[in-house]
Amino acid sequence: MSPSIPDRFIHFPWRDGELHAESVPLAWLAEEYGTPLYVYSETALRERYRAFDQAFGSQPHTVCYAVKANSNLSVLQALAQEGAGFDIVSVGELERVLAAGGDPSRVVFSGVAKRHDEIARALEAGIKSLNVESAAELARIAEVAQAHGVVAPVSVRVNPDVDAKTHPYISTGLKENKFGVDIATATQLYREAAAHPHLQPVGLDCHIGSQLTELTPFRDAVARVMALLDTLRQHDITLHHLDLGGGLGVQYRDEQPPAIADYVRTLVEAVSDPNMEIIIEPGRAIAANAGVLLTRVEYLKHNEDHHFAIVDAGMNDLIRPALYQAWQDIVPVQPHKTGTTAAWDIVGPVCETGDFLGKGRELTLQAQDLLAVMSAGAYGFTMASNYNTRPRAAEVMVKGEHARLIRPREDWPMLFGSEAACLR
Ligand SMILES: Cc1ncc(COP(=O)(O)O)c(C=O)c1O
Ligand SMILES: N[C@@H](CCCC[NH3+])C(=O)O
Repeated sequence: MSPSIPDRFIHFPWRDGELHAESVPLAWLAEEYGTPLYVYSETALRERYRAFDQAFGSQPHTVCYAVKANSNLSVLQALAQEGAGFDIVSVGELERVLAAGGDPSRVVFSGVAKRHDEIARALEAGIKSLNVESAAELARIAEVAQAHGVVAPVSVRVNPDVDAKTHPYISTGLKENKFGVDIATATQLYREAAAHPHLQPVGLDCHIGSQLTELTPFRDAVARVMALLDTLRQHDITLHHLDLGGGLGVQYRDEQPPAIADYVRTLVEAVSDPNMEIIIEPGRAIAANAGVLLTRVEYLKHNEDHHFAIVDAGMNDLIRPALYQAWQDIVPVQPHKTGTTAAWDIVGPVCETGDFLGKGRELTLQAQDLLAVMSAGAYGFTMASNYNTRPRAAEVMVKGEHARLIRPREDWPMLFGSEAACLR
């Protein structure tokens, strides 16, 4: 009998005793493309996007997918076909969106360190809004816009100083975080922007953190930005949109994040203005449970009372467990009854003690078993590196019974070819 699979993995079903991506056996994909391998479900990505989009009903809105969660061109293309907007944090992400057929007029640009060239390219492409994170940045945007003879659409990112109750590394809306400006500074920046011939204030922006599992911090943040909108109106500054950022959490283990529809309803009610365009920037909630990382057990090893399953994916492929002590489910793709049942530490090949994917997992394992690290569609491949001169994994997209390679595994020329050409 196949193990039961929770609802969130509905597009990674058990069939004939083995785990699939939609209708394609994961074991077949591993044979075909090798491991480690990222596998995404196109149906899952599209469904999650639609759930956000449809939840808004008649409220004007733009769902700007946060590209940093998973920036594969084919992922972006699928979402662009759905009509998504995009939240970017670099010119590289902008170029990806454009290459994937994304609409620049639905792109918002976040990030604390936008360079001159990045601002210039965003203005040239005609994006919807540059989300400004400091007074110095606003001045730079004005300068670049003036030099190019254009008017830059800007929103100020407000740091509402609310506790998002998430891991400290991914909380962004507290006053000790580097993001955004406080509410008093924001008022001043809007007044400067409104008076500048090359700046046009179009929206108000905030983002309080990632992997949020409660609605209260969102409500608190909206209340604070709504108060600021009122103040701005008194200064005759009327804004067209309210960008409430991303951050809706997903279930990795036993978290109980709000449903997408409840989250959106909460925002719409808190804004309470049927004419205001609401922008959201979800990344994880669209992509995380639309992907898995496949890895093969190279060796089993027993030290004292520790059992190690040494696999071919490491922290360079998936850094979340090492960086945030994040827990992601690890499932044998073709479970069997023979093998050693133990509490396994699933560790990678990288020369760091922090190189683990999971610890103390009760599993029955043999060498060469194939494992799926679940919920790996967001902040998996995009945070991968070449540490230990390891090539980054290939990525595959599955839709129904079809699978296609959407990024080949890095080969040695890709890894150091251009660098070798610099040798004397
Ligand atoms: C400005 C901004 N928008 C959107 C996101 C996406 O967050 P999440 O993937 O949690 O939805 C982030 C990441 O935290 C962010 O910094
Ligand atoms: N990379 C983080 C989320 C960062 C959100 C970006 N602001 C994670 O994997 O949980």
